[in-house]
Amino acid sequence: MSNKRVGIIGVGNVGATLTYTLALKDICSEILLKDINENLTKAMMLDISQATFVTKQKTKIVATHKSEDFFDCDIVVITAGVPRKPGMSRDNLLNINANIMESIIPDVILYNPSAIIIIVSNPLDAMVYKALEISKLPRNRVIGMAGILDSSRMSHYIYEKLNSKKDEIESFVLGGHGNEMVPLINISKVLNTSINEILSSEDIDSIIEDTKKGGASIVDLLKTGSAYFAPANSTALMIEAILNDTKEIYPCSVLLNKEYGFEDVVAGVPVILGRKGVEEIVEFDLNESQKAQFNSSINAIIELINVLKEKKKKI
Ligand SMILES: NC(=O)c1ccc[n+]([C@@H]2O[C@H](COP(=O)([O-])OP(=O)(O)OC[C@H]3O[C@@H](n4cnc5c(N)ncnc54)[C@H](O)[C@@H]3O)[C@@H](O)[C@H]2O)c1
Ligand SMILES: O=C(O)C[C@H](O)C(=O)O
Repeated sequence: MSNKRVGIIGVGNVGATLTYTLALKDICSEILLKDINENLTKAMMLDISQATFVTKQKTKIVATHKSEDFFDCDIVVITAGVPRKPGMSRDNLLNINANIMESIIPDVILYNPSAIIIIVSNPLDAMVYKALEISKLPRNRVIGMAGILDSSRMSHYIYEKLNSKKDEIESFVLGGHGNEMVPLINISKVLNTSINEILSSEDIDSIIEDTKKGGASIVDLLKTGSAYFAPANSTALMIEAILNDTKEIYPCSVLLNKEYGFEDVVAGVPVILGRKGVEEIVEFDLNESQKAQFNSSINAIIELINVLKEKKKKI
């Protein structure tokens, strides 16, 4: 493990779980934590550091409070923000979490000039757009986490139908991290066979519905907030790909510049992740139905981006 530093802003459910997941993987030398709740930051640092003495991981975990102490990270993950509660959509968090982005990002950029920024806060695609606008970083360095999570949810629902081995299932979900996300049925596979060929259309429809509602169904059960284990593990996978320059293809949210026929909008697409962040956007050949679904997903994201633009004009 060489000298690699990951910073996490927001040490609530996702941030703390991500810290623990990363510490167990031992893939960075240091994890810096920051949250407006200083007691929580210190408690998480102590608990997770002590947990990793049990199994002898080396990653150092540091609680910081001042912006200048949160510096020189290779990757900064932003999970700071408000989660939704039952009855809310992710879009209801637009204004509150956009304001939090505005309060955090300038200092992140000032003290972490080379960092790649991973956004987790919701509504995800709009928050990536907001972070790009505030940071003025190139699009390869501001990336949203959602597609890996949504794909893992789809795999879970395929697994429930087929009861095949977990590691035999591969799924791929594109588009925005909202109700209009686009599960790609033809390239979601079990042992290299498309699920189209194995499952009935009723089963496929219910997998699509369950995947789209994957986040909401956990919110409804928890009542106090949203999912965090799968989101944290999905973020850890992105961090691993960047730090270890693996060039894996993962669905991530990124600013489009004519890819898939869209520009000036952020959406989940397959990207090659490596040391420079998003090293390439991969263009899958979508069929007509997938293109139509992708278009409506993009329209839903544009609506949110337009709200952000209007708000900016009024300032
Ligand atoms: N992209 C995804 O797939 C995905 C998945 C899960 C959660 N989320 C989103 O991530 C966010 C966090 O979720 P959570 O479950 O960890 O919530 P949480 O409430 O458990 O944690 C959020 C933390 O952010 C902190 N915070 C708020 N404002 C801050 C600021 N200005 N500076 C520093 N810290 C600040 C809070 O003190 C809190 O500890 C939510 O917006 C949620 O919707 C997204
Ligand atoms: O559902 C949420 O609000 C949180 C997150 O986006 C998720 O999909 O788990």
